[in-house]
Amino acid sequence: MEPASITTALPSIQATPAAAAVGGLVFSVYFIPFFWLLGLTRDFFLFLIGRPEFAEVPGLPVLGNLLQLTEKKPHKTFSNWAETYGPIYSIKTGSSSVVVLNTTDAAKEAMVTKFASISTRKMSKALSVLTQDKTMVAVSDYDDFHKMVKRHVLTNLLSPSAQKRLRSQRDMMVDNIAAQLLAHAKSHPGKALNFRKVFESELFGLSMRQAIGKDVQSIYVEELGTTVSRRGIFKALVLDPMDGAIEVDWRDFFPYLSWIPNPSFEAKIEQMHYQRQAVMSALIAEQKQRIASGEAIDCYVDYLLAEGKNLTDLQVSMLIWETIIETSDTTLVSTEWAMFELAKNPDIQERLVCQIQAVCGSEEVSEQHLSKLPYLSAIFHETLRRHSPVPVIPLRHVDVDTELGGYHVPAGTEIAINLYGCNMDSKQWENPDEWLPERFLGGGSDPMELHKTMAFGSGKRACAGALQAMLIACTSIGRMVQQFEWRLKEGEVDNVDTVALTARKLDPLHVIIKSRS
Ligand code: HEM
Repeated sequence: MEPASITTALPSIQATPAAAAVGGLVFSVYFIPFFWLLGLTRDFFLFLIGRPEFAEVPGLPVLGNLLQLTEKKPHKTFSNWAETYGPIYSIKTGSSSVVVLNTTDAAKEAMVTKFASISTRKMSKALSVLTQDKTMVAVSDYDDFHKMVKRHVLTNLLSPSAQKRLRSQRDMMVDNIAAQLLAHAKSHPGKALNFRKVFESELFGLSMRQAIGKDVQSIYVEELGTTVSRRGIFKALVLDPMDGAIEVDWRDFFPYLSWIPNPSFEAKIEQMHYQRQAVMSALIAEQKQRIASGEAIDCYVDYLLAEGKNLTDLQVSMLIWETIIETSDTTLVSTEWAMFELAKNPDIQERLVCQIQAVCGSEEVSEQHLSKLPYLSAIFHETLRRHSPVPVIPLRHVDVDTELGGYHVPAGTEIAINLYGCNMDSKQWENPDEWLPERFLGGGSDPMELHKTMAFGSGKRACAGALQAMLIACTSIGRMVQQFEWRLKEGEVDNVDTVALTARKLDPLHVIIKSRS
């Protein structure tokens, strides 16, 4: 039978159940052998050219593997599957096929060598709203907009020369943290301190000073008809969008059902976006007034309003907000895990103190000492490896048929790069579960080299803020250990669960600190 006649016959065959049964039979008789043969021929062809097929993780019809991924920690499930199905396998999330990469080689191939075929992203419904259709450096497609806005953020904030220019702001942050810790150690000796409360607040202050020139304590937001406190600003700009980014809308997995409304989900995400936008507009309006009054500050909003003349108000707002959320989250995640590990491992803490004493003497640890403190650098990198702050890179989309790890990957597939899996791969790292900074010592590698693990990604889209993250985390860790003895609060040692898009500690770190002086 000619294919054309079957397609034209199908609508009438499917009109009644009986006809559907007949249609099913016709389908089975003619098509199953056809597809079977096609599949066999394809397998045979792939076999002939030596291309293996992906292992597929078994799942349910229609849903695929969705029910196995309900916990919001897919990186651990991905790594468990890698033990059974190998480092590269495919899963089904509803109607999408996702190829999961769990080794550094495969991840690098996707991010570097094959970048041109895997450079875009399909956004979930929540991310489309929260990123305003990719109006951010980090999630924009690799196009002219991306190149322009990346140039802006590097020039004003993240390049080595910009970081040099902004150093006094980071120094101020570290001084503030040390002063608060000292006040706590003096006034509450032996009493547990909520480390996150101090560090998170200071980091957010730094992000605001860099972005809009001021650590705003409260602001009247006309669109909300109320004054929003500093904590409220932090919630609207950082905490809520972080939660929103991992909100799951079942329609993401079944695009053919996207015409069905999901009002509670839509209202929740739209509300988050509305509040963030309202707060950002108020913050930017205040800075525009300052600029109009002739007062200039060295910060991103002044730069963008002057240099980004072709950007819309929404784009300026999104780009400034992006730097606030990026500065405020992942650096906290990695510093908090580093302090957890140091407080848990007194011998490693002592070894770091000895190196700091030898290098800094009576001076306070600061950025100019970092290149002479390889053990501090090793602690930073081992923390990034063991507690990958971004465990899975947001899914990339395969735009044209490509090959990864020797496997054929058809266009339309999505790629999940499990950075956690790469950093915990036992073929690459001995005893990967153990936190052992020593593994990053020796070998003559540059202590300032940022890409010793896959934590910052790789290739053209590797983290643009890696230098800033390293400078803040390493100087803070060095200074905090130089001035205080750290130990975990009782019961804290097992508090290792994580939550959210980044690998935030589920419970804030609680420590007992004692001044060394
Ligand atoms: C320990 C801290 C951090 C970690 C582990 C981290 C991790 C990452 C990773 C894995 C990517 C790549 C995503 C991809 O391939 O799609 C990325 C991209 C990016 N990060 Fe970070 N990041 C950190 C801190 C920061 C900071 C402090 C900033 C800036 C304020 C920042 C700004 C960016 C930007 C702008 C991109 C997008 C680069 C591009 O697409 O060209 N990051 N980050």
